[in-house]
Amino acid sequence: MIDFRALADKYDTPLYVYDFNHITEQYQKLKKAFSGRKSLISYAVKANSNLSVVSHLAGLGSGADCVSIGEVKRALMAGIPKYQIIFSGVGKGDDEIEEALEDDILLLNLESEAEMERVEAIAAKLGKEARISIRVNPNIDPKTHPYISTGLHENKFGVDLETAKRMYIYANNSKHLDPVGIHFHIGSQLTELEPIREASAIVADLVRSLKAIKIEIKFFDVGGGLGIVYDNETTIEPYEYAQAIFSTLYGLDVTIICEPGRFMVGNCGYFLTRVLYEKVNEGKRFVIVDGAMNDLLRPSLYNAYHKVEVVGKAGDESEADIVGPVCESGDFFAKNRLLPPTEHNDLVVVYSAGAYGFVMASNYNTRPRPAEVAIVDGKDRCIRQRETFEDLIKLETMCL
Ligand SMILES: Cc1ncc(COP(=O)(O)O)c(C=O)c1O
Ligand SMILES: N[C@@H](CCCC[NH3+])C(=O)O
Repeated sequence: MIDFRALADKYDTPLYVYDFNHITEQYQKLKKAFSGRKSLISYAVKANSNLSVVSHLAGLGSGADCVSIGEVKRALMAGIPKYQIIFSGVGKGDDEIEEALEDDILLLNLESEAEMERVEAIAAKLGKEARISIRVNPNIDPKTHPYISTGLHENKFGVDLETAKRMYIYANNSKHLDPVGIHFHIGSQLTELEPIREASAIVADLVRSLKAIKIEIKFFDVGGGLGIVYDNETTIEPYEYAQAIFSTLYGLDVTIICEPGRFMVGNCGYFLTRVLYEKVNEGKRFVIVDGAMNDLLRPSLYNAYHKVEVVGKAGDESEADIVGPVCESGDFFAKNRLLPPTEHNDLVVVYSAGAYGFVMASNYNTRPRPAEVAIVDGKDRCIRQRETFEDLIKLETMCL
């Protein structure tokens, strides 16, 4: 049991808290599910890129899936071996490609023919052969929130099957490209297995057709996307997930790469915020807290549900919205929830805040971003200090 009150007293609020032992359990559950085949779990750094989080996963043997050279640098700094790092994303800049090639990471995951031309030219300039994978867009509906769906042709990600095949043939004939991997990622917060199985089957067929023309794919990257429980959803069991993928891979000797972000850290994180005031507007009850959408954006951006709890409070519950001090009507953590009466300084815990929480925080309204704390074997450690007003303005100059 985490003593949220003690942490709020010690570090103040708003605050992010991560249970590192829970992260270990998540990693081991997934790794075990893939046992029996060669596999690499490459944690999607974007979900929570705190150096301590990434280094904790590095210690467990995890690789990293990165979407910017900044994330690649974080992964390296946190101790992830270079041959376990993948760099994905639709818009890598020349500088980023060059640095990734110099770092000699495992794979650059390409998302267009135009990008492949740039990678080839930059590899030629450096006198290198770039190890690449190609992200295939299998046109499968992942049945998740449209903002986090990525595997349909209407989404900007990856290339269609025909284009992918053309790219593999081109890359295979290039001195500066080594097409060793294939990749798909159909969306995030996936709770149904069938779309993943279908996508995997389509991509595995492509791998078999490449094998027939002597293009050998060694890395079969199934992306991330495993959903977690925010409310009471039924989600995917790691074992069944792995079995569904295995069932599509007959005749193939590949290393499976899996890039979970949310699954690894989502339920391991908590956002703590304190009640400032309560008010009622014509019967509508609001609990105003010191955290806001700039700290945790998911409810505002996706209308995402996060479980909330007022610590140690009971009493006659009534419906209320929990809202922050930012001047936007969309600044809320919960709507129409049954809550006990609250008072100034009561502590509210927002659950499942470990993924896409702090990383999506901003300084909107000149609000310093919260501190982050890790709990390891029952002991707390600050892993990022709370920002100060001085931190926020330090890159600005007054020109008059
Ligand atoms: C290419 C890629 N890999 C992995 C992930 C991680 O996704 P999730 O946090 O849903 O596991 C994402 C984000 O959706 C992604 O775009
Ligand atoms: N930021 C999203 C997920 C994006 C996945 C990244 N490709 C969320 O909070 O759910």
